[in-house]
Amino acid sequence: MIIAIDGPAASGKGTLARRLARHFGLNHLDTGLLYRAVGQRLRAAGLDPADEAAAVRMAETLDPTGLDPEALSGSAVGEAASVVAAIPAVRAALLDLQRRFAHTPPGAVLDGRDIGTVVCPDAEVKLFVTASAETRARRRHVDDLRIDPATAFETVLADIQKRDDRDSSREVAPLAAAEDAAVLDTTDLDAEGAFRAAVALVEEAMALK
Ligand SMILES: Nc1ncnc2c1ncn2[C@@H]1O[C@H](COP(=O)(O)OP(=O)(O)O)[C@@H](O)[C@H]1O
Ligand SMILES: Nc1ccn([C@@H]2O[C@H](COP(=O)(O)OP(=O)(O)O)[C@@H](O)[C@H]2O)c(=O)n1
Repeated sequence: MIIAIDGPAASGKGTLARRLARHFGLNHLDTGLLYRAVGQRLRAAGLDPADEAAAVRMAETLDPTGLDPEALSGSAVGEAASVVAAIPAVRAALLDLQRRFAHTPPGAVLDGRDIGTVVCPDAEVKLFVTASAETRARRRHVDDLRIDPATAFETVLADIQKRDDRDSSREVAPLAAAEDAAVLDTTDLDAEGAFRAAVALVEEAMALK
């Protein structure tokens, strides 16, 4: 079984994907980490994330094993990830490994922006997880305060809105719900409520197969 989870920044898709994978005994891939790793490699090399040739080189030579979510968290890396993610050749370089992961037994939960639309259009279950920008910024602010206690809420909200705009308006694989995705709005749900709602949606989708 393949479960595709897409949604905007800090909607809770990663938290949900991890729990669903555990619950259903599937592998899990946070595809945002791949783009974050490419962005981070460029930053570490002192290069501009918009440098297409360098970004493609980094994507083609990326070792996807053992990526450290902690080291790749933070809004600066998220911003660089969103810039490299708008480069079609970067997306193409990362496509095969995501598909191979998805189709490795016993199946997988993948979360990102284009899983239901591009990476796994044939996924048995597709969820589009969302929440209001203010709610998402509040959640991400809690995360960011652990990295930098001086982080202002307004900065986090502005970063999230900028990234949403770029991710939704790019020409290749823009952030969008697949036509056959179930939309799960977590604005008024805590992580436990979102998980329970998602399990119900997965079971409903599987019962119809
Ligand atoms: N339904 C929820 N309600 C409240 N907080 C949540 C919920 N889902 C996730 N979180 C918290 O919000 C933050 C962002 O969640 P995360 O799963 O990393 O989002 P995404 O993968 O969409 O960026 C994390 O601190 C997480 O613990
Ligand atoms: N499948 C994916 C996953 C991430 N991305 C890009 O990578 C960036 C970082 O993704 P992420 O999932 O780690 O971001 P958060 O939602 O955790 O903030 C996003 O803003 C997208 O630009 C993408 O384009 N396609």
